[in-house]
Amino acid sequence: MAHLLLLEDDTTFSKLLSTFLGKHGHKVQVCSTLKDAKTALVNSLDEGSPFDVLMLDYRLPDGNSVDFLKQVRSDGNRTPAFIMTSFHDVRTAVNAMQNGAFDYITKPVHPEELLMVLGEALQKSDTSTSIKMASPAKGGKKLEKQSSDFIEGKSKISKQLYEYVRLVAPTDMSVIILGESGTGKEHVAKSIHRLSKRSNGPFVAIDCGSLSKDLAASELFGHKKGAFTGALMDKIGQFEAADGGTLFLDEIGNLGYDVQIKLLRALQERIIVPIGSTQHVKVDVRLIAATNEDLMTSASTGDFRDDLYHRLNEFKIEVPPLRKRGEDLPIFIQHFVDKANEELDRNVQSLSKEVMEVFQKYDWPGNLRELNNVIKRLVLLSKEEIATLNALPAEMITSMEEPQKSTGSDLKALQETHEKEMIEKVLQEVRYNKSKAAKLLNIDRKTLYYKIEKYHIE
Ligand SMILES: Nc1ncnc2c1ncn2[C@@H]1O[C@H](COP(=O)(O)OP(=O)(O)OP(=O)(O)O)[C@@H](O)[C@H]1O
Repeated sequence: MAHLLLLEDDTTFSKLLSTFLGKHGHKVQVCSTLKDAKTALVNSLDEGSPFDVLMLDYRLPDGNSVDFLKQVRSDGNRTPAFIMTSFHDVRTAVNAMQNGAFDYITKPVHPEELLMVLGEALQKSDTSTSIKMASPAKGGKKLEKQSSDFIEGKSKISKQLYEYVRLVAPTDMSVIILGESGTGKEHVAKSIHRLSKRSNGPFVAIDCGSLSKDLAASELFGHKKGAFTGALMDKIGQFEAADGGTLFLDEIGNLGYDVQIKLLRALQERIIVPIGSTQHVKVDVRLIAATNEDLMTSASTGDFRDDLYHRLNEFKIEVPPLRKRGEDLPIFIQHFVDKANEELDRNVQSLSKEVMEVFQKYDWPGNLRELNNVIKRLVLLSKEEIATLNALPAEMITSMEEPQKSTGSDLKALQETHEKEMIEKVLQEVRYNKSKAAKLLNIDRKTLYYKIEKYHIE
């Protein structure tokens, strides 16, 4: 049984979800505002019964859950969290991944999909750090031979990407990996490690987006017992854990200024000093950093140290967004379908022509992660061998349609403009409680979600 926090302001929906999850043996606490959720988090810790997973609706009456999650993470809480969002907000949900969300699912939430994502979240005991001993590299072999979970793609841009990976891997250079969320930056970092001389050593990945400002230094460099309140015993930092291997710092732009100074010193002198200690510890670590923001701009505005940026930027690799990987798309689709078939015990052999058309037209703001998620859902909902449009989120299909433009004499467009204004007005009145809005507008919730998406209502 897991202890779950469900943050959802739509009471009908939250009741439905908590009953469903309760039937699956979970204990669910429902909160409808960020304020209540903050209190629930504190109480759960005080009572010694912390939550195992946070399930967060994106829009709440008193704010959005991405800002909430940012705060939770900076308070040092690393409970796995996922965001539930309308398809309309997918881009925002994708950004939530940089603030410590483990995943997102699009509404309307399908029960089986929810259980699947929940199961994955429960397996994540710690979302911020993972230490993996990589298998030894074999010179010249294709990367996917060493890790069947990953493929390289055949487009020109992908070939160039992996050419750079092979080029820099055997050196000991620091690498900065740039790319939008979900493009596969961590995978590229692992590939560099696997093909390096350090491949028998550890690969330690840290998500700097989910480290609290206060604890980031201790997480990286370790601490001595009593160094600060809560430091009950000596702790080894991730730099030491990665000794002899590779340290991957994801979302490095999130590190505070004082930690950046310590990091620079560690890179230059290959020495770290745990918090509260006077002892210098020698470390032999290769650093790979990833970011999806323009660190050079952050460096020029002073948010990111210029000297650290240049120290890290010995080699730069840009991972292309999925929409620019052209002929790779069908290859990735096939790969994710095979993976989902295996994981979910399904037998989807192909996607219908219409589904392929939608996939080709869509711009995939969440990149490979989004493609993987959409395909998992598609496979989960397809009982037949050919997956059809029915198994795609309706909003994904409607998002392809251009919004109607009002021309003044076009009656339909005028009606739609009026309808959009009315929906916006009612949503504001009920502080974005969609159940209440749907009731007042005399439509069902599904239709409301559809119209919010159609009219691009923020
Ligand atoms: N080459 C690949 N082949 C197959 N799957 C991939 C590949 N690259 C990435 N993925 C999948 O895409 C998802 C996102 O990958 P990854 O976490 O590496 O992206 P990221 O750019 O580091 O994301 P973020 O910016 O959110 O940290 C993962 O589910 C991963 O398994």
